[in-house]
Amino acid sequence: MTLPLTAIVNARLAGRPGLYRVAMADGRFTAIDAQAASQSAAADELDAGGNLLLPPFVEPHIHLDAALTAGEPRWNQSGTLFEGIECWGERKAMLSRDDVVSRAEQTLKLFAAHGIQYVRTHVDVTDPQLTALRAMVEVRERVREFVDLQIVAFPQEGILSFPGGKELMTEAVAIGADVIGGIPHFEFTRDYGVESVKWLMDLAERHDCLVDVHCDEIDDPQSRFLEVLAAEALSRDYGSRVTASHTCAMHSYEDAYCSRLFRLLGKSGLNFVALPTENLHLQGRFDGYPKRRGITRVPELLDAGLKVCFGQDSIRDPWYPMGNGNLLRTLDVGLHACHMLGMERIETALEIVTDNGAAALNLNSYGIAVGNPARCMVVNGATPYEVLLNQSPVLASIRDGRCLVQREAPVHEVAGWS
Ligand SMILES: O=c1cc[nH]c(=O)[nH]1
Repeated sequence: MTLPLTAIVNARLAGRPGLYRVAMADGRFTAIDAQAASQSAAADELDAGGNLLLPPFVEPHIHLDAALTAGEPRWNQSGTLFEGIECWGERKAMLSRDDVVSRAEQTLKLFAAHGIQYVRTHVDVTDPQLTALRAMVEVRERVREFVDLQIVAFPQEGILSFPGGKELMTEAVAIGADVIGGIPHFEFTRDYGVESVKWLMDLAERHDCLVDVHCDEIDDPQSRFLEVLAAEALSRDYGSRVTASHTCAMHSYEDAYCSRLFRLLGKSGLNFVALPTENLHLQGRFDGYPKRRGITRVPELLDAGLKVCFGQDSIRDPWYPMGNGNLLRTLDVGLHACHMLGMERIETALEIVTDNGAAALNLNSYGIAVGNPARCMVVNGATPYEVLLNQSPVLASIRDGRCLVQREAPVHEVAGWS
């Protein structure tokens, strides 16, 4: 562990002109002062070099129990969600505590190296032994110094459609899950799907838990569980604590239906997670040409005042064979796929992988402000546009005043080419 820093100098802050000195002590931010000019950094200070200082990246949706299992015991040949669930069902039978701990920690280390300090992982609880869930509760403690980890009790094969599904969800909460999940579009019938949403909301209320539902991860425009989740959240006044992940079917809804839906969404105040790389890969698989993108209506949701964040979903698992831990890659793909490369969108794009993720995770004390834990990162660029153009790994990641990661900006030189 490195010695504590007393300040970061020559930092740019989002939306503010000039350079700043951000002081810290005892793991918290203590002052944020505008600098008249560039300063040299003392031995216990970090020089941000005129780059942006941001709060840490937030990964709002990953399946750590399945990470790094792509191809085991077989590859997903069709590229569908459904074959992914079948392949995972075979791999799930081979899980052990050590296997889960080792792959989850390798993946979290990769995330930490990319400036991610907050992670929400879905963990499959449709396993009578709850092997992955028990292991992940251990991982949450083991990595605490580097990453805050939230665990979702995720019923991959359904709550009503899997034998003992309700009991397993309830046991997962008793063992230590923080968040209640669901998968209504995968339940056997529409009625089961609706009942599962009501049941999981009851469970969350009973245990004072957050909610994050895999909702309508399918191209079927008849998959309308989002309206059920939003209505339940609204009637219980629970919206800011509820997240709808995926909502791919919204890509395929009629505009007339969407216009009615958005009225409810606005009232409910739900949070949204879009998974651009995974949605592009898994959706549109039953289409000829043109093929749908399957990503929810991100700009429209943002314009309606709702919080939308992006997540990676998978790192090399049965659903998606790629992934490198860098949320800037996910953001880049999402901005392209959602027609969000207008300059106004670019200027606020980094909020999608920072502040909006923090809203979905219901984080307190997140952000660069006096009194908050001194958690932040230096990214490569003076503006959001430059950061997106550079696409480089973070230059530094600071947690509670200590540097977790520090690297040089990549240089682009060709020998002999002046
Ligand atoms: O995208 C994903 C990944 C894992 N499980 C799901 O249900 N969906």
